Amino acid sequence: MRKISGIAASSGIAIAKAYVLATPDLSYNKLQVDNPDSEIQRLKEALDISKQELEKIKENARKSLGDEHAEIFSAHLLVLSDPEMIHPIQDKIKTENVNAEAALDETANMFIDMFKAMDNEYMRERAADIQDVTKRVMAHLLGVTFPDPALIDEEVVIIAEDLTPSDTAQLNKQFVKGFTTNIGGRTSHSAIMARSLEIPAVVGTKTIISDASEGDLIIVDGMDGKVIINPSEEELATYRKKQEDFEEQKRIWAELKGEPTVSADDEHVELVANIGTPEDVVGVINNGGEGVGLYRTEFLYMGKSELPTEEEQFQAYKSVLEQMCEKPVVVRTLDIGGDKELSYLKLPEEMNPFLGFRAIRLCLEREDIFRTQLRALLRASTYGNLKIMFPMIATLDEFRQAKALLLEEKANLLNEGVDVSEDIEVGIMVEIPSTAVTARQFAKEVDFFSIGTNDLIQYTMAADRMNERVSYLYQPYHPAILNLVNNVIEAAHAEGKWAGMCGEMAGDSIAIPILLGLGLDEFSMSATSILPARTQIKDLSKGEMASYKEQLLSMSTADEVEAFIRRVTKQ
Ligand SMILES: C=C(OP(=O)(O)O)C(=O)O
Ligand SMILES: [Mg+2]
Repeated sequence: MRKISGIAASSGIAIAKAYVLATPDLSYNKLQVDNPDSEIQRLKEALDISKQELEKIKENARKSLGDEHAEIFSAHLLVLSDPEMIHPIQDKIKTENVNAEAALDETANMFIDMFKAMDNEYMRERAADIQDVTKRVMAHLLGVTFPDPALIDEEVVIIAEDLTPSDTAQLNKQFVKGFTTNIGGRTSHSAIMARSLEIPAVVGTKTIISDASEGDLIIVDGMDGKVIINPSEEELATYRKKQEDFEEQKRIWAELKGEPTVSADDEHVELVANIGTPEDVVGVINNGGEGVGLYRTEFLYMGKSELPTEEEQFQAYKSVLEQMCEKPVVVRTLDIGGDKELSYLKLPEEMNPFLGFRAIRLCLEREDIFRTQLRALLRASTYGNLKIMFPMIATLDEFRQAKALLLEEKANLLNEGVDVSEDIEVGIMVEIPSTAVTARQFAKEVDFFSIGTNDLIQYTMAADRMNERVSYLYQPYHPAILNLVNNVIEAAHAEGKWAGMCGEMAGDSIAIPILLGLGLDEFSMSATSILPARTQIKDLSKGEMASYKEQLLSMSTADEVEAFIRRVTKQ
């Protein structure tokens, strides 16, 4: 038995066998062979099995993510059946008497280099397809396992260095009981996805990849951030009990499902949810969410081979609005960049991607992408209570430009005879310190603020939200953060606007009493945090918390703030 610690990323207890998700070692030796025919046969077998796997993955992706997402696998299948690709490999084996691995690798590389050099986006994408599929064929030639999260069909806990958002999007909740990674923090996207999938997760363990092996029995404790490898009988029994207790706790929370969120002194706040896809709305409703405070639209753009069309986006937005039946839905426009890449956009590599060309910066330059999204949103606006917000706003000028494009597209649609709602609120994410500091100036022009603490903390403390080595600096309760948050809320209220928070801090049990006292109007969090937060707020007095405001804002350290809150709220 071995116990390691990491960062608790998504609540619950998972107990299942380890499934290691890592790219295997695909190195090989180039060999001269006496019997090229048997090499050609080996190649054929590796190609056949790869095709069968891809067919299965494609079918799974179609069922869980829709036709568009499945298309990427059709492109991969085409590569494996393309004689222009396969014949040169066979010829190489015959004429040069080399093994299948060398013939595959050298031929594939020749095509990849050729396509990459072309000044044509379509051909560059084909290079990426070839790269992807040859890895799979190579793994079969070498007899090593090539992990496929989409093919998992038994209960497992996934072990990985990190999970990309598209890896996470492929996970089937029925079989993936939990996951644990070497890197990442509570606000890395894999952690956020885990919470929206309601899968227990522990991230940032630093060593799980080397500590655990395929098939080990793993316990993931997503509450305390612990991972146990091959537990003793006693430990297993303890965790089975903890698992049952958690289920019981969930039943108690569920009693407040249909209730509004009201504090002990009768003050109402809104508890809404963060979502990534229209499918997540079910979780929002099941967890008693009073709306959607952040719809991260990036997922519409990821795991595909091209940009989503206006119609495709319109259908997604409409579906969310309709399912939420007139409850507020805040949709954030595309926030790509940083750790969220789009393979088909081919953006140049940057030294500091989190400080680089991303989100609204990219949208204001690539107006074609932005206008398509704005049109889709405006068209969907008549199906519910839509609010639009722009991410990563650093200057008022960016907000004005983005809003001007929105108004232009609205006018275009009205000219085309398309109905558009007349009362769409337009707000911004406050996740850059400059914006938090100058919130007063913004408040005159925006309809609302939503504080994105995941980024606001990393930019204020200069501590990468994904880097566990500097996670000690990632301090939500730091007085610097509290003062910025307070500044934003006061600025909003001074202009009669509302202020929400959609960073992970909004669902944190130490932060909730502070934010309640600062007067935050809307708390947007993972759907699974809503009922525990409603239960907590029911016992808190907003007036009492507000009376601590000045004291909290003038404290010197995050620890001091935390100790104070623990004491006054008996946590
Ligand atoms: C909600 C936020 O956005 P994201 O986590 O998608 O960067 C944030 O930065 O707090
Ligand atoms: Mg952000």
